[in-house]
Order: sequence, then C-alpha cells, then structure tokens
Amino acid sequence: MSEAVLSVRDITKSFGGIRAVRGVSFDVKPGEVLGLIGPNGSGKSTLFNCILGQLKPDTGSVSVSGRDVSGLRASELNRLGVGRTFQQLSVFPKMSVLDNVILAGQEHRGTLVSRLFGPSDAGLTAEAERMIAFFRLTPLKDQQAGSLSYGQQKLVDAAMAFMARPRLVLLDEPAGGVNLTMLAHFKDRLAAYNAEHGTTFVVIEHNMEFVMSLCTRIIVLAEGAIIAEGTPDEIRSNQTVIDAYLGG
Ligand SMILES: Nc1ncnc2c1ncn2[C@@H]1O[C@H](COP(=O)(O)OP(=O)(O)OP(=O)(O)O)[C@@H](O)[C@H]1O
Repeated sequence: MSEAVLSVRDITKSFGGIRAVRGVSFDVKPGEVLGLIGPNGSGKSTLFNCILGQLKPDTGSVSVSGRDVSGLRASELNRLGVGRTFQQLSVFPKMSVLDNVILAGQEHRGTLVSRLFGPSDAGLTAEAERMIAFFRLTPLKDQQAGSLSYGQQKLVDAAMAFMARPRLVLLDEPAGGVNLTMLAHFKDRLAAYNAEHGTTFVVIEHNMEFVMSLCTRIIVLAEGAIIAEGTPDEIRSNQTVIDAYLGG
C-alpha cells in the first residue's frame, strides 16, 4: 500500500466557545482528488488553515508523505511540495500573466544566488510559457493580469501554484465566482494536470457539480466533524449528508 501524501490526525480547533473542528482524521493517497464539502460554517476553512500551518490546532497532527509537518509555516510546506490556491487571488494585477507565472516559479524555486546573479527570469520563462499554454492562456500572456476576467485570473493563480511542481495542492473554492464556460475549462485542466503529473488535490468547494465531477472521493463535514466519506455517487445518496445540508 502506498504511503499517504497527507495524513491528518485528530485535528481539533476552537475559537472561544465555538468548536470549529472536532477531532478530524483522514488520509489522502498519492494522485487522489479529494473533495472536502459541508454546509456553511462546518469547519472546512479552519481545517484547511490548520493543515497549512496558518492556524495552530488545539490538538492533532499533520504529516506529508510520512513527515510530521505540524507547526511548519506555509513557506516551509511549500519547500516540501505542498501548494495552495486561495479564495482571494494572489496574482499581481499590474504585472503581465507571464511575469506573474515566472515570479511564482522564482518564489518557489529560485535560490537567493540565482535571484541576485542569475538571468532576470531565473531560466523559468520556457517553463512558465508551457504552463500558460497548458491552461490555454497563451494569447493573454503579455496582458496585465488585472485586465483578465476573474475566471481567467483563477487559471493564472493555479498556473502560479503549479510552478512549484507540488506533490499536493489544496484548492480553496476554485469554482467560486467563475462562469459556467470557464468552470468547465478549469475542471478539465485540473483533471488533466492530475492525470499527467499525479499531483494530489484536496478541494474545498461549494459547487456540488464541480466537486462531484472532479473528485474521486469526498469527505463531508458538519459542525466540525466528518459525517460521511465515499465516492461522489455514495455521497449524493447519503441521507445523513442530505439532512445536514437541508438542516444547515
Ligand atoms: N477566526 C475566527 N474566530 C472566531 N470564530 C471563527 C473564526 N474562524 C471560523 N470561526 C467559526 O468557526 C466555525 C467554522 O468556520 P469555517 O469558516 O471553518 O467554516 P466553513 O465550512 O469554511 O464555512 P464556509 O463554507 O461558510 O466558508 C464557524 O462557526 C465560524 O463562525
């Protein structure tokens, strides 16, 4: 059996009297696309932030490929191959699409020496152009990122995250605010990236159609705890899940 890429053990997090996450444990296997869903306020973002070191959990631990990463900062996790996209985009609006993607590559991989003395793009232009082509953004590569539609900027944001060649990416509401045509394209590209590179994804998402068609396995949170886990088909017909959404 292959080792889990991500192993979450007994994570608990409270804010004052609010128990946002209550003893959550799960494993994610290499190459899996795991969806994390649940009604508003069920603890998804808090759990993500605990996994990514942005919040310190009250209890529990997180391992990446068998290494305990509890307490590591985002930059340290990045170096271990863990990436993230945010609900709020991280593109620089005044910079071109190409420069944004090159800069992301430098951030992730450029050493101080290569940044100081190397070529201005640290040799990343060709790779950035391939990544931009993968997301079908080549005609827009010289435009200011801020002039693109929100959906296109989300593609740039994903391209930037993938420049780190991560083994695990946590995607925070990739479908949020994206129109239907762009959404189908975005899903197609994420699935293709997963198939080509074997990169593992964990996706928080409110858009059920998106999550059900992209993910191979789904975990459902309600009131901070896992209430169901299974394939999209199993989750769709799970009465506990239906009740949690209707009651939420
Ligand atoms: N910084 C905070 N301070 C106080 N309470 C918080 C904080 N962050 C989250 N909470 C509370 O913790 C609970 C879980 O919130 P969280 O944002 O993790 O849920 P969520 O499932 O991501 O929700 P949504 O789908 O609406 O984004 C909620 O009751 C929320 O109000």
